[in-house]
Amino acid sequence: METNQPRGPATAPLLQVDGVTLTFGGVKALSGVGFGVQPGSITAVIGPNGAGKTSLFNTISGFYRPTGGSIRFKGEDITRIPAPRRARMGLGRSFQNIALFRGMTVLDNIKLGRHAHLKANVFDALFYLGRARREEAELRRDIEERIIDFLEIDHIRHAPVSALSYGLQKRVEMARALAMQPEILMLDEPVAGMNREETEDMARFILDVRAEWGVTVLMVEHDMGMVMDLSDHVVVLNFGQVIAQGTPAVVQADPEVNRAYLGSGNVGDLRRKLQAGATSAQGAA
Ligand SMILES: Nc1ncnc2c1ncn2[C@@H]1O[C@H](COP(=O)(O)OP(=O)(O)OP(=O)(O)O)[C@@H](O)[C@H]1O
Repeated sequence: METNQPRGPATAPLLQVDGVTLTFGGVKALSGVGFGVQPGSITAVIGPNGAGKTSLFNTISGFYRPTGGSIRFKGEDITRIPAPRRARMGLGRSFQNIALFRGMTVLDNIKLGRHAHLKANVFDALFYLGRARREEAELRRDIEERIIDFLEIDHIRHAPVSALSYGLQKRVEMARALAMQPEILMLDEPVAGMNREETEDMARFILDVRAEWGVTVLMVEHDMGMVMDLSDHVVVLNFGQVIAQGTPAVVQADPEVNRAYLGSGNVGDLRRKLQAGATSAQGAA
């Protein structure tokens, strides 16, 4: 597996988050969060439960409006731009809890992603499915030959999503996000609930998406082994603040990161995973 590729000199970030704050009533979910996502990188956001990872993802993709700070994408301030327009600009995402239309086939779910790119959002796209059908011929080649082949889901293209294993559903969600032709693919816990084999498959797809499609990846993930293996840059959140960021090696050596996980109550598991990540990173070096 190709890992932690050396990068050239720093270029302008594709995505820049600056001083982002988000409050829900009295709860400060995010507080002065700042980091950049370099083009072509794999960047991971990690942190204990309740650290603010999902809130950050929702703020970047436009589902939440921050109370303060700014988000720039391709140099443009998108802080006040609605979610569907952000998607059309090239911010494609998947969700922590699978958000596929379970009664529809794999192919129709992917088409909705493509349609969302062309029109408005996935829900509008559902409404206009009739029109989407007329665009089918034009879209079919792109969808079938690139995304379905790439994600190795040819054999299930006509299967209803509800009949698929969890791992395959996550893969279909990734296919739908890819159908939006994103410049940044935002993956919310892409391997949550997967077994080892499914996790390794997904890790390979993530690396291939970057290598073959030139897509930049921003992910939230709890699987530390995978995060440390794949990422160029890791951002660590705790209580809504960035407590550390840098390469996997830098983050793993940070005492505050270890303290944050110590306080999470998951320490045994996370320690083991951090060590596993360090071991496999060394093995890959
Ligand atoms: N819609 C909401 N209304 C009120 N509080 C919220 C809302 N969403 C998140 N929060 C609070 O904001 C904080 C950050 O939550 P968030 O879900 O972003 O964390 P997380 O890091 O994604 O957690 P997990 O790893 O468990 O998914 C928590 O204190 C949470 O209770």
